[in-house]
Amino acid sequence: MMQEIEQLPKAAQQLRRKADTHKGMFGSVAVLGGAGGMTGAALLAARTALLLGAGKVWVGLLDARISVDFQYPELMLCKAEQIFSPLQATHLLAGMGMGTSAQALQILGHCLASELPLLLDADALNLIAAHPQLQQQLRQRPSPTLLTPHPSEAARLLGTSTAAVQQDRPAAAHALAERYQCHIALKGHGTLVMSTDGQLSRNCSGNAALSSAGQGDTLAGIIMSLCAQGLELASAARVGVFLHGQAADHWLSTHPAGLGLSASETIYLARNALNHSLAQTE
Ligand SMILES: NC(=O)C1=CN([C@@H]2O[C@H](COP(=O)(O)OP(=O)(O)OC[C@H]3O[C@@H](n4cnc5c(N)ncnc54)[C@H](OP(=O)(O)O)[C@@H]3O)[C@@H](O)[C@H]2O)[C@@H](O)CC1
Ligand SMILES: Nc1ncnc2c1ncn2[C@@H]1O[C@H](COP(=O)(O)OP(=O)(O)O)[C@@H](O)[C@H]1O
Repeated sequence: MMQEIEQLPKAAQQLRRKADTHKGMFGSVAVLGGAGGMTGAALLAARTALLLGAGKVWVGLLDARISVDFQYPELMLCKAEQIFSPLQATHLLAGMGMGTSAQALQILGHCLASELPLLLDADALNLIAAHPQLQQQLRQRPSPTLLTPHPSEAARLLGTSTAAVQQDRPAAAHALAERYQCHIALKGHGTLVMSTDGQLSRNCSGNAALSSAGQGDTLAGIIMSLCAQGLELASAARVGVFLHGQAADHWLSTHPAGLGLSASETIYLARNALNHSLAQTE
């Protein structure tokens, strides 16, 4: 049976903060990605993780020519390899703008070998689709893993066409979860979340304003930020997908035709939506 998610899932209440806290209680997220020409994708995910409340955020870049994000100097930038020596993060997300080079393959191998909760998106998914040994490593991970494919990435992972995925999205989400033994968020209008316990949900928030570059990077950052703050990974996926869509729905109140929402602006709208939702239920 499929659950329709029409409001912020109750699990989000766990994000409310007590008075006596410190940053170490809200997780340390490491983003792996950002090869030449696509460092923006990794920075978008990292900025989102920070602004949605994660305690600390590292960005391990494959193209390490930049060492600071001047708009968000709170982010700690380094070479991708340095994230693993020593590993200080508590949560990993990988693939945004990572490319499919030998270096990307090696970094993805480190991610899969780690025992941390892991979100894989974009090129990490393309690498997995192309390398059977990574598929084996993925299936054998003892810790939670979430794959967040858009329909074309899902098609690559299943060895089928985008049209076939779109024709029966629940079947595709189910097949992905079975094949890779992971939680799945199959993106696109009405994003489906299939968790390894067999629960399938369809998200009802969001609209065509999200059809712009980088919106998947912000979604990945939201989800891992929520997970780092204590939500179980599948819950973080359901809450995160809803918030991401809600951000775009709020955009329509000032931009009724839904044009021109940048991924950077989605971050602020999602942050507002989360804060207001948690405050309203106090
Ligand atoms: N600022 C940066 O640095 C950014 C960097 N980025 C990085 O770029 C890299 C390549 O990623 P990518 O997703 O652009 O390419 P790719 O996997 O070939 O897929 C594109 C094709 O998929 C399809 N498709 C997508 N959604 C669909 C849907 N809902 N429903 C149906 N089909 C859908 C659609 O196919 P079409 O319909 O055109 O046949 C579309 O043309 C990756 O590393 C990423 O992180 C980006 O994050 C952007 C910001
Ligand atoms: N028409 C739409 N309705 C609802 N959500 C959408 C729509 N178009 C795009 N999205 C959402 O925007 C995000 C796009 O992610 P993705 O395709 O990975 O983009 P990118 O790789 O550029 O970051 C996904 O979360 C997707 O569900």
